[in-house]
Amino acid sequence: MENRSTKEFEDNKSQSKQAEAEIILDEPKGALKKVCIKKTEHKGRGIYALETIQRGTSIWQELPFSAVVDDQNISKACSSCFVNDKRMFRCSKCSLVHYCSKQCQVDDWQNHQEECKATVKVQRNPPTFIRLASRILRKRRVDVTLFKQIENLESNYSKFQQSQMETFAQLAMVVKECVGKDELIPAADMLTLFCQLTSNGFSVLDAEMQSTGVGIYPNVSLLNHSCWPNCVVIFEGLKLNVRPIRKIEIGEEITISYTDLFFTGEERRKELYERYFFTCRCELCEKYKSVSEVDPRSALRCSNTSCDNPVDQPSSSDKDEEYAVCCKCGKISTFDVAVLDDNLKKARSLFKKGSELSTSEPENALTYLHQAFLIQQSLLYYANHELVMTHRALFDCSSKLHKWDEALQHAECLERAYHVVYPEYHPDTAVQIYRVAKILLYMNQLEKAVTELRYALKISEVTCGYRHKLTKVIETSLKNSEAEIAIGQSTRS
Ligand SMILES: C[S@@+](CC[C@H](N)C(=O)[O-])C[C@H]1O[C@@H](n2cnc3c(N)ncnc32)[C@H](O)[C@@H]1O
Repeated sequence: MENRSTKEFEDNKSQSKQAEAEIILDEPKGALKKVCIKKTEHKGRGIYALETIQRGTSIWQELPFSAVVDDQNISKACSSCFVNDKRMFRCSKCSLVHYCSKQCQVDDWQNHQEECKATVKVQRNPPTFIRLASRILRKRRVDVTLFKQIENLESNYSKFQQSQMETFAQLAMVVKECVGKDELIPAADMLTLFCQLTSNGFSVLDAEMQSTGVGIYPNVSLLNHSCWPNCVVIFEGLKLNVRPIRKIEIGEEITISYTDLFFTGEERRKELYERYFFTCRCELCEKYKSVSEVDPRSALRCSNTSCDNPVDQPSSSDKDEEYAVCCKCGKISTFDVAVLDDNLKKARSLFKKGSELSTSEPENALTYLHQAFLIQQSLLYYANHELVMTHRALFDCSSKLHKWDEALQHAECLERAYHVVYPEYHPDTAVQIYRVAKILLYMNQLEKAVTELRYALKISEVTCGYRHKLTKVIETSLKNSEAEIAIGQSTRS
């Protein structure tokens, strides 16, 4: 079998030789700004600005071709409108899907009718991917012309590994049980459909940017990836909205991120290559190729305890000892490579144990996570991805146990990390600041909470817009807190 990393390297070499032939194609459907589709050798089709676009606007909105609530949220979110903050009732026939109202159930019946029969017939709950593919096939039977939108999606068919194709073939057998005979397509087309869903599926996010499901949005699917994107994707129910997070110049490519921006360069490259089959050459990836730039996501902390600077993680070498010079305080940090490696491994194993217990035994989880945290905190820069994951897990567990002091400590550390790693305006940052504010409110620290809420609101208005649920929730919380402060002041005087 071909060696992946060699292939990746060869791909890179040949890509760098290729001239980026640009072919201008059509205008994309449904865009609200002047943009066009262009095709380049390296990225295929992509979307480019034909006018200057300011942040805080909307570039594109699209409803899904098909979308399903994912397995983790199937009993918590409505299978029709995707809300997840109301009481749900389940479909009495299949007991699988849930709805927030009778109206939503009626609206979804056209989609769910066959799915319902199939679920009862096969007597097991079809997983997310199967439900999505089945819904797409049912829609195809009703309108073959509309299905052209799916056929036009990038499939990367020839790039999938044999083992993945075998998994798709098994999934295709399950789909066969879930759809009618007249909805089936030839086996090869079924495999192509699975490849297309893998390369083009969007996570549908709730108001706090947590995934509730997966959807196919054929027009917006033309957006390519950057690890330093100029746009974000947010959702109002099922409606996808592309919004710029900074000014976009004429001719600039419009990009979104397909991956977690806290991931280290290595983690991002691995995910992007394994799922989307390309090597990213965005400005963030290029920036950290230079030896003088330290990536905060993978950095160690300077060994001068009063200095807060990141220093480079020593690359694996034959030497027993490595050193890094801090560019802020000038201190030379010396690392025993084997000891460092051992400690980080130990922390990873403690983190794993803690994460596994976090739902069933949060108190025990907290003990393991603390131990991981103590090791990592002494070695890693605060925006290092491993430390960020531990902060997240500690925040979740301590919130669950109502240990607000501790939850606040981790939420504040995470907020700091967002400011270092994320673009200035990003909905995830607004959510994180809002989390800090909520804990401050539980702790009755109203003034501090108001400062955080104002900051979260400023970011949310730009990244999500005034009508988005996140903006509304923050706004309401801010108004209530300000009113509470005013009442407190008037009763004191
Ligand atoms: C959702 S599609 C995006 C649209 C796609 N370029 C097309 O022509 O349909 C995802 C695929 O686009 C390509 N792609 C996206 N971002 C890229 C990037 N930054 N560099 C190279 N290829 C990219 C990869 O082939 C990836 O699997």
